[in-house]
Amino acid sequence: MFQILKNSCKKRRKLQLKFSTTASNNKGPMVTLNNKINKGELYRDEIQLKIGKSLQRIYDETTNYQPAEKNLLSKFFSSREKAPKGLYIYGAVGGGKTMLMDLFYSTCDIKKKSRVHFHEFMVDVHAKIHETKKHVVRDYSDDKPKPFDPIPPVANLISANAWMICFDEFQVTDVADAMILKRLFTHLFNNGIVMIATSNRAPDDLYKNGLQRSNFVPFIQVLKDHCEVISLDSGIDYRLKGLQSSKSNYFVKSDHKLDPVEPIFKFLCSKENDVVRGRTFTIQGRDVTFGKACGGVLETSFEELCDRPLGANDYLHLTQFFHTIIIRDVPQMSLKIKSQTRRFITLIDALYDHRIKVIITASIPIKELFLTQKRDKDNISDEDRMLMDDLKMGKDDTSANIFTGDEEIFAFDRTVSRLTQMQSEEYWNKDGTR
Ligand SMILES: Nc1ncnc2c1ncn2[C@@H]1O[C@H](COP(=O)(O)OP(=O)(O)OP(=O)(O)O)[C@@H](O)[C@H]1O
Repeated sequence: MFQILKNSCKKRRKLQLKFSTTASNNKGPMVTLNNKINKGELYRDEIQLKIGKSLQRIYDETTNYQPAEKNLLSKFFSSREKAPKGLYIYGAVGGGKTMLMDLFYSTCDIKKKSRVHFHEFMVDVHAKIHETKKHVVRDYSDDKPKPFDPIPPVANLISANAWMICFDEFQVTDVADAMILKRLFTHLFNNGIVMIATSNRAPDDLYKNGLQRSNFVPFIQVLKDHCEVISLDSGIDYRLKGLQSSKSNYFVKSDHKLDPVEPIFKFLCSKENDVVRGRTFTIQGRDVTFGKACGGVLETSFEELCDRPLGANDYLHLTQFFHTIIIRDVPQMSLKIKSQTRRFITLIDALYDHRIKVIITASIPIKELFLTQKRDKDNISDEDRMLMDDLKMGKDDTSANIFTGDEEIFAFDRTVSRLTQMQSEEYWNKDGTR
């Protein structure tokens, strides 16, 4: 464990000294993919090669593509160039969806491109909507305020920044997101963006059983109209296949052994230019406090992270300040503690996506972290019952996913797969955000 920590610290220092970015002179994702296979960096996978061809098509079709400028003249005179179809890759965990999308992203020579985790993107969309509404000058000419739709200006802001947008982990679990996606993406596509996305869900399964799903369903067609849809399901989880056997940063606690984490925390702190202290972050006007940190190292617990009303935005905030996070006392999770479980999944997604190093103490091994038992109608928590009352739902409405926990059960596999990879030496030695 200490050797891995030392290597990782050395690597980080080296990277801090290296400011230059590497220029790419590839001729597209297929060349890069084949090179990596020939060099033995990647296993040959026929389904991945098929997706490589679709990515190559997008690469070729976007080489001379420019979305029409959004100005008054173009509104009247431009014959808008049709945007190339994007790509929506879906499939089981660890199949290589993100790897392929990132390979495309690093190969394509487009200035206005962005690659973002879908969670983060939606957090930003809601912030932009909030901001846009604040600055709107209401028209009271008829004595009544005219309705204001913040979606078009927000879409314009996004597409002005990037027209090639790569989304990792496209998933819809939030009713507030579900209700705006169709209008938002219709505007984005009208503005000429090209989208590539990875997801664990087929488009038809997005927001499955979600509240007010009928309002969401039209978005699926918009997605299909603008993206080729391909399944990547080779049945291989490359995270598990490529793993070395260094299962050393996930500790199952036992009462009679010494605390394994304290010496690791001390070692990590010795590399930081700071003292051990509490930290308070102000996130969207709220103070979020953590008891013990030192420079880029946070020592915290499941309770501190998941037993409080924190969300994706808070976890993303942490990734900006800490390169290593120690999470103590992770219990076995189940739908009985659904809110905490959901937060833990969101937390691990954020930490994985930003390559944050994670050390965990838990009461059970990784594979047993989640108890997958479908909740039955007669076993609804007080919290859900109150929500049902607020939403005026009857007992028979419990098929909606917030009550059966379908989304969580599905996400358990991803979290277990990610946590397993997060122990590997390869993960520890790579630095920075993805
Ligand atoms: N053909 C391959 N050969 C070797 N390693 C691979 C191959 N494809 C993917 N990997 C590696 O497997 C790991 C998981 O891949 P990736 O993150 O792209 O999977 P994913 O399908 O996006 O998973 P998830 O749905 O959990 O996000 C990565 O470390 C990636 O580099």
